[in-house]
Amino acid sequence: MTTFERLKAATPASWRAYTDHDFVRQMGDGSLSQDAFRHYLVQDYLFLIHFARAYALAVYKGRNLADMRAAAAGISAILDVEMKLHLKLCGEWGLSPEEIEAAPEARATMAYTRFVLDTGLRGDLLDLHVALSPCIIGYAEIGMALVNVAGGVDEKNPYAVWIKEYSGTEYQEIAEAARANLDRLAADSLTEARFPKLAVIFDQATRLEADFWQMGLDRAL
Ligand SMILES: Cc1ncc(CN)c(N)n1
Repeated sequence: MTTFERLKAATPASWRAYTDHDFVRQMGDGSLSQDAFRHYLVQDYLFLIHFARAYALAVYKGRNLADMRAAAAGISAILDVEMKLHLKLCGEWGLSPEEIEAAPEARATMAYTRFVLDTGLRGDLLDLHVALSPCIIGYAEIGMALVNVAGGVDEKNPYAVWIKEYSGTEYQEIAEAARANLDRLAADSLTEARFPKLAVIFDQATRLEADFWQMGLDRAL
């Protein structure tokens, strides 16, 4: 079993609450309120900026070139792949970069991003990558699940572009690299005594992901 599968298996209720959230289901069947999706898009832009900072922290915390290259690839995945799609999606949904950058940061965005940064500052590289993993790998699983449930992407679904991005090969490969990186770090520094502490970090990050969806549904700040 991979380290990521072990962490998921240790926190099943939180994982289900995140990946099976109403926001996700409603994107899948196209019934999600468009205002909720717009609110989410704005906050996700702010979120991704802080996540790029967290990967920069992972470069700083690297013990060797392999660690630093894996973290640098994470920065590039956010800035060059995900952000590109994000800005395109925002444009299609009528959101200008000026409007997004002027938006206030929601409490759920602050809570999640600062939790990950704090975990990385206090802990070591494995702690930080465990805190990052529900984000990077979770969206790949959600994207695939939405495609599989519907038996393909329905082009009439207003959220088809989002679903295709996260189920697409480029994002799936980013998630696969994150799974492999977790296993590489775990081989060096995961002991059985340490595993429960990592499961707590994973659970906290996963619950903050569910809160992020809820913030979108509620259009909360
Ligand atoms: C809140 C959140 N979580 C995860 C992802 C996917 N990297 C994202 N864009 N936004």
